[in-house]
Amino acid sequence: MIGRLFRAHGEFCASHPWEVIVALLTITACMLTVDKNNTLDTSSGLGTATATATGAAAAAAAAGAAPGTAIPMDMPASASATSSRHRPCHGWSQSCDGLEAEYNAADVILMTVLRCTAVLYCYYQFCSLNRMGSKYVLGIAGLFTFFSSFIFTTAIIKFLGSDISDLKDALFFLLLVIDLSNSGRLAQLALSGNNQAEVTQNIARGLELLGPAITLDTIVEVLLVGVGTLSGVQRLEVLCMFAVLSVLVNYVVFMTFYPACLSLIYDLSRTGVDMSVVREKAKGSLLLKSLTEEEQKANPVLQRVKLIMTTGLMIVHIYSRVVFSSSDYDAVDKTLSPTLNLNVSNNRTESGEITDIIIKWLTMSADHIVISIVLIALVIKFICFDNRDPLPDQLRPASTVETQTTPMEEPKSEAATPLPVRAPLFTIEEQSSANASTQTELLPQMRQRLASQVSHRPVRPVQECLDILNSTEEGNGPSALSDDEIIAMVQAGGQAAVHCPLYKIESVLDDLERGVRIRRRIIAGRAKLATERLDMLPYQHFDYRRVLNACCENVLGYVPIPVGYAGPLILDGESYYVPMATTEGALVASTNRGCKALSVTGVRSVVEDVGMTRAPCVRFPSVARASEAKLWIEEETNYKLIKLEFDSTSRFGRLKDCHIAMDGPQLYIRFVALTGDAMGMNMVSKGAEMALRRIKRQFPDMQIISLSGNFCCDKKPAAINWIKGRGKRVVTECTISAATLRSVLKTDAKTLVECNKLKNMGGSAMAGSIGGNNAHAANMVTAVFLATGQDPAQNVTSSNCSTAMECWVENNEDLYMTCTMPSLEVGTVGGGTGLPGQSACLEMLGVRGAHPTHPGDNAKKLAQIVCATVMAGELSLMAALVNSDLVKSHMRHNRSSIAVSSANNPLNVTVSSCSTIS
Ligand SMILES: CC(C)(COP(=O)([O-])OP(=O)([O-])OC[C@H]1O[C@@H](n2cnc3c(N)ncnc32)[C@H](O)[C@@H]1OP(=O)([O-])[O-])[C@@H](O)C(=O)NCCC(=O)NCCSC(=O)C[C@@](C)(O)CC(=O)[O-]
Ligand SMILES: NC(=O)C1=CN([C@@H]2O[C@H](COP(=O)(O)OP(=O)(O)OC[C@H]3O[C@@H](n4cnc5c(N)ncnc54)[C@H](OP(=O)(O)O)[C@@H]3O)[C@@H](O)[C@H]2O)C=CC1
Repeated sequence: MIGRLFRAHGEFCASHPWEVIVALLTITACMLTVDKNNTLDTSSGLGTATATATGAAAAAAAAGAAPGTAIPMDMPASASATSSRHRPCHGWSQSCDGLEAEYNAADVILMTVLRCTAVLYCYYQFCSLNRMGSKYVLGIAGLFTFFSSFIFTTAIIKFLGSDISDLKDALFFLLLVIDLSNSGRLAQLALSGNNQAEVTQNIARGLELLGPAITLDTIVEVLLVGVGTLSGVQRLEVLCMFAVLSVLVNYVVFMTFYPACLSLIYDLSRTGVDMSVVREKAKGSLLLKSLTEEEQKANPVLQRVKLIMTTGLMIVHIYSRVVFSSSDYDAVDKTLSPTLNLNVSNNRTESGEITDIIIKWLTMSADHIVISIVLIALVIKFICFDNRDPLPDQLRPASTVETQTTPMEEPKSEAATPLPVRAPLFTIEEQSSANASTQTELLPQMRQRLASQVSHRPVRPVQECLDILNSTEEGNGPSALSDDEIIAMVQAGGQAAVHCPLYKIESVLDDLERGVRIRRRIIAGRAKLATERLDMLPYQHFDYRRVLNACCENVLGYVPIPVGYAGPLILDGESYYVPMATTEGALVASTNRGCKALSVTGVRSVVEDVGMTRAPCVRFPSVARASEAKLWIEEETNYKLIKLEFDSTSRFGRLKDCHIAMDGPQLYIRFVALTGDAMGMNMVSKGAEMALRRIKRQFPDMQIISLSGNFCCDKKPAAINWIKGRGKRVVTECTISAATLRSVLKTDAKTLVECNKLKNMGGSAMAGSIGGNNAHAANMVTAVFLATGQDPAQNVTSSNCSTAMECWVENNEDLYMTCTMPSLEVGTVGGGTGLPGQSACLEMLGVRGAHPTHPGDNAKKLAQIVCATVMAGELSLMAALVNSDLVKSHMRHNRSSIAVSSANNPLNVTVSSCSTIS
């Protein structure tokens, strides 16, 4: 409830920053300009000086007023103010007369110690915060808090009529009460917002978390320090009054002016400074972590103690100030009135006052010298010795810094960071949250440490290792064995190899990455390769759970392939950015150019789910028996029986057709099935197996030669797929204007049509190609297949494509183009589609996983995208060919001076450059 109030307040301050700032500044200006003389005169005149005096007590309470110089409340303020013996006496060099001399030496020493303590404390806070957060944030927090508190304290002191020497005392108290860690937290929280709304919410959240605790702290501090004002010792009372004043000013500034200013920083940074680096730093800082944790609640025991203290102190104050007000009136008055009376406007002229002020500030007394020395020493220490992390480092992008720190070093440096002395709210929680945040990283680290411990042990006998491996007792198991011991078991053969075969090592160890690491060592050894030779094959940071029993066996690592994009590709009114994994430079560039040309009018497409096929080869004792079986299967009721069996194997696989070819006594039964969003080879194979069982029940003399009889036909060039289709059949069409042909492709329709006829039709016919009357469909098919986790070997059938070009009948200048691909074998579930990178690429196209309502629609959409991408690549390459750009572009994009070293030229042959050829 209280938190919500603070949140609302914080939200108000952050969303109305200018109003809050202007209001506070107006009040400050009023305080600075108010005529104290009149106020006091009026007050005294009215005989209500008590109220004014009480309020004024804070200021300077006769910083120089001698003890015991009680001034009656009804005494005119000016009267006392003019008394020279009440002038404050600072510094050892100054002579003090009258009563001041009695306490002068002690006073000076006390004040010097106090000031030095304040400076040292302030320095310590800076250093602690500096280690925990960004210097930038620290700067903002520190400067704003000090500066604003200073301004407001000055205003109040001026308002209360104190003189400038009192301000010096008040300022040092200010240093002692300011807690920079809270300001730092709020600044970091505010700066971690990415937009104004987030900044406002963050500030509100910050005040919700910090507000109640800070308020309670402030009340306790005020009441506690306020007790000093009842001490009867005049100097102590005055100092305590300063402290109370400082605490209150600091609180008001923190709750109003500071959040308002923070919320403005984002606004201002949009037009000026780039805050992204600061934001990143703020997000990652330790201070922020301590604040954003939901469970960060103040210690309830501490809270209760504070509440009890507050109540107790309240009673003390009421008791002292109200109950005994009449009897002790003088004592209280003693504390409050001299301050006011001493310092309210006197008879001095304005110019005299200014001169006086300047002289006071410039006078270098002994205590000034001490404090100046301390200050200079600390500044030098901070700049030269503490500040090893220079500002450019601070502003360097977070990622750069991160790469320089090893994961093992990071927690060490965090752990080594001493917590600030005055961090009352989050100290315990900070540590626990830091622990919690590293929990996830701890497991691999612990494993590593454990592994490094066991790795230093000499290798134990194989039998002992086997026992440890198979033992279920705590402390045993694979993690108790070193890598060398595992390798020894694998190499030992016999019983050990049965328990720990190399190809199952990940499962045996129950640590996939460790399994891969050990396998690499063993294979490097067996292949007589230095282990470093495998270093370039990455294996770490890969989710092998998605590989195991799904994508690959005997894993040694993974081969990264660059992924580019082509697009936007406008297809059936929608825009796509197509991911392409390839190592052929110029391919993506070419496809991208094609997309640009096609997307002016956009590509239209039609798709048909032909179905995935599996065609077992079965043999009968005679041709007659084979023929009988063929007729039986083709008969409708029998087909339904077979379909029933087939369909029972999957929720999505549905037998669609059965196409039978006879060759002697052999039958090739081509089962065609719809397979939803899966490419479907496993599904259709599973169904075909079940269907064969049903046929065999009818024809027990049938011999199953092979589940795959190559009539399917999978992963081999075959006319059947070209003719009857396999997977998805897609046809795309597009009309490209003459202007686009000219500007994007630097050619015209007639040239392209001519080339397409002679190359893609005539040339392919001459080559005896089936399904190959295209320029390079396999290029785009394979690149998209690799990026989206398709079976790469199915590029053989999937690349069947007929590219056709005509001059557009209506004007004979535009180009009408189609691509027909009858056998695109694609899926969005199963196989490699579930691997992280591949599924991200499918996500880019909006077709990841199973379609939520219409199983199969995602796979069909992917097929359409593949065909349209092929069309883009076809168009661009054809244009490059007619322009004789092919070699030129490949020399530019496809032959790196790093990959192909010119230094290695044993034949010393000079070759013609691209430009010389053309
Ligand atoms: C899978 C096997 C090898 C099992 O074969 P299995 O005989 O049951 O296995 P085993 O446990 O008896 O082990 C025999 C050996 O296989 C190896 N082996 C066994 N398991 C593993 C493993 N996990 N990782 C690595 N190696 C393994 C290993 O070398 C082992 O020897 P050991 O080391 O134990 O003395 C066998 O059933 C097989 O070869 N199946 C064929 C799978 C295949 O070739 N798939 C290709 C895809 S199909 C396709 O895409 C094209 C298609 C089919 O459509 C084309 C067409 O139309 O024909
Ligand atoms: N076996 C072979 O002869 C060959 C295998 N392959 C390999 O086969 C793999 C692909 O086989 P494939 O059958 O496509 O995939 P899977 O073997 O992964 O089968 C697809 C799985 O996804 C489930 N599923 C969930 N939602 C859907 C949905 N909306 N549509 C379709 N299925 C869904 C299916 O359920 P349910 O269990 O109900 O069917 C099935 O279990 C590839 O790795 C490929 O390389 C390649 C060539 C030949």
